[in-house]
Amino acid sequence: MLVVGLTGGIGSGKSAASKIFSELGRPVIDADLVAREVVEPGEPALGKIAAKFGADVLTPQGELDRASLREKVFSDNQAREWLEQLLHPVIRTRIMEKIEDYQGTTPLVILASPLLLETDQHKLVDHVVVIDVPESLQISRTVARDNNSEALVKRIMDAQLSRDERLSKADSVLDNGGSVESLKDQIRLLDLKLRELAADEYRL
Ligand SMILES: CC(C)(COP(=O)(O)OP(=O)(O)OC[C@H]1O[C@@H](n2cnc3c(N)ncnc32)[C@H](O)[C@@H]1O)[C@@H](O)C(=O)NCCC(=O)NCCS
Ligand SMILES: Nc1ncnc2c1ncn2[C@@H]1O[C@H](COP(=O)(O)OP(=O)(O)OP(=O)(O)O)[C@@H](O)[C@H]1O
Repeated sequence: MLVVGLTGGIGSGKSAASKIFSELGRPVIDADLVAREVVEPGEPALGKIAAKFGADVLTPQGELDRASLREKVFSDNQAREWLEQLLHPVIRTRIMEKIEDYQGTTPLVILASPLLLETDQHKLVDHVVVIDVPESLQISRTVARDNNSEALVKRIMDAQLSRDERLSKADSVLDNGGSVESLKDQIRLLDLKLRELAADEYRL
C-alpha cells in the first residue's frame, strides 16, 4: 500500500483536497481529526492539559475549550512546545494504527496533516504532496473561514514551515491559488500518477 502525505500550511486547502480524494474513493486519515480524538473526555492527555493550563481550558461540560487553548499556545512558544511534546507522540501512534488498519484493503491511503514535515510523521509516508497557495491567500481564506484574527493566523503560520521550505520537500505540488474546479482537475491527474506508483510498489 502506498501512503501519501498531503500537507500545506493553515488554510491552504488540505480539507478541500481531502474531500476531493475521498470522492475519488481514496481513504483519508486526517491528522487534525486524530488530534481531536486524543483530547476527548476520558483521554489521559485531556487531564494533563487541564492540570497544566487550569480549568479555563475546559468547557462547563468538561470538554477541551479549543479557542481558549489556541489563544494560549499561539502566544507562548513554550506552552505550544509543551503541548506538542504531549500530543505529537500520541497522535503519531494513532495515525500508525489507522494506516495499519488499511493494509491490504486499498492500494493507496492519504494522510492529510498540517505538520507532516514539521514532525516525524513524514517518515510514515512514501510520497509527499504539498498543497500550495500564496501566504496572503492562506490568511484571507482562514480569516474568512474561522473566527480568528489576522494576527492569530500569522502567529500560527510562524509556528509552521515557510512556504519555500515546504515546497522544497514536495514530491508533487497542488496549486490551490485558483478555483476548486482547478484543484479537482489537478487531483484527478495526480490520483492517476499515485495509482501508477502504488501499482509499481505492488510489482516490486
Ligand atoms: C491548539 C488547538 C487546541 C487549537 O484548536 P483549533 O480547533 O483552533 O484548531 P485545529 O486543531 O482545527 O487546527 C487548525 C490548524 O491550526 C494549525 N495548527 C494546529 N496545531 C498546530 C501546531 N502545534 N503548530 C502549528 N500549527 C498548528 C494547523 O494548520 C491546523 O490545521 C489545536 O490546534 C491543538 O491541539 N494543537 C496541538 C496538536 C497539533 O499539533 N495538531 C496539529 C495536527 S498534528
Ligand atoms: N480553491 C479554492 N477557492 C476558494 N476557496 C477555497 C479554495 N480551497 C479552499 N478554499 C476555502 O478556504 C478555506 C481553507 O481551506 P481548507 O479548510 O480546506 O484548508 P486547510 O488546509 O484544511 O486548513 P487548516 O490547516 O486550518 O485545517 C476554507 O474555507 C475553504 O472552503
